[in-house]
Amino acid sequence: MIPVLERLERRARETLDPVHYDYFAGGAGREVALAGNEAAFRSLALLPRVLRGAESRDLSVPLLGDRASMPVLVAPTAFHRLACPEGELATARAAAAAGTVLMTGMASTVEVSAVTGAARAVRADAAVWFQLYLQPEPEVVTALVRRAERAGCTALVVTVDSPVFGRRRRDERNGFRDLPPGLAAENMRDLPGGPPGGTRDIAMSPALSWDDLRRLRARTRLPVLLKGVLHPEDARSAVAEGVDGLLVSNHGGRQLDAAAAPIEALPGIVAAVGGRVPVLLDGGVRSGSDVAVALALGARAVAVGRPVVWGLAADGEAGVRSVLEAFREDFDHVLALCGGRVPADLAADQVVRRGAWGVAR
Ligand SMILES: Cc1cc2nc3c(=O)[nH]c(=O)nc-3n(C[C@H](O)[C@H](O)[C@H](O)COP(=O)(O)O)c2cc1C
Ligand SMILES: CC(C)CC(=O)C(=O)O
Repeated sequence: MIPVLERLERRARETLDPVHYDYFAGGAGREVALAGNEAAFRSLALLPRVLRGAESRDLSVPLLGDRASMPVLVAPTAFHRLACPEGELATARAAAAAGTVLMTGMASTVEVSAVTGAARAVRADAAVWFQLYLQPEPEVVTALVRRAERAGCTALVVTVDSPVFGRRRRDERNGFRDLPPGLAAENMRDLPGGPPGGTRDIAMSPALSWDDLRRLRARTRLPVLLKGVLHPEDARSAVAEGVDGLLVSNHGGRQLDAAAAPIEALPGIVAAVGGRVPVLLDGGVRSGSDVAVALALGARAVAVGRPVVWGLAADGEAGVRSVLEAFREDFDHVLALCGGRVPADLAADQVVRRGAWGVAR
């Protein structure tokens, strides 16, 4: 882990209400998937290339019509005002200042138009994507999509790894169920069927199918990224359905505790997709070399969840900036050490399993 991230996490742990710390930090079940996400990166190593004449690095990557200044994005995480009074406004400013994509969540404690407004006040072309869970009622989905479109979001991130809510033992033990008074999931306010002026609960439904995704896509011109895919067949189906990108993820180990680490699932997905749409990854990315391994194995970019929350809790907007700049600097350094000039220079033949005999292909 990058030392700055360790320091910020420590500070966040000291600052946050322990119940909220556990909510952010925790995973499902025995937290095998949570631990496995980072462990899987540690089991992989890089074969640097040499004498490549790779001066003047450029870390930027194209993504669904946007361009990120580096291949490290902000993953959608809920309830930022539990971490810092400004909440998602601070995160949005920091992501915009870093020139990277913010995936803002349906479970944001600041309404999405205020989030995009904060980002665009820093950078006029700041890219903000809206993450949503498909809701069983079509009119609720439409209202959420319109809200994201009106706010100027440039893509939708549809999370599909949550047919039911994961069992978070820390939250069960702590009795953490609701946001404290004064905080709410503001994007869920004033939705069809909800209490006037109040918020609806976010529903998770195992009944959702590709039909629901088709209905969503028929309702919007925004590109759609499917978040939470681990199986190559699902990746194939998603591409056949016309989705614009995939985010390989196990929800930071918060849903299925037996889920494979995203970095283990990535090669299968990349092979299934065959370059037809960009593949992104999140889960356990904690250093520039983790970023490099994911990119070498075919990811266009990665996203980070908890590190951003720790930055936010430790030092608000400045803390999130520190996190993103630490990733930029560390990835830039690793790319240089690997003989790369641009992210796409990293190739799959540069990744080996630690402890395994063999030679590079
Ligand atoms: C506190 C917390 C809240 C999250 N909330 C959401 C959410 O509302 N929607 C979603 O799609 N993913 C959510 N995630 C999952 C993240 O988008 C992402 O997949 C995960 O955090 C990546 O793993 P990392 O934390 O190891 O970087 C959440 C993760 C955390 C830690
Ligand atoms: C509000 C929740 C649905 C947020 C979430 O996805 C999570 O805590 O992992």
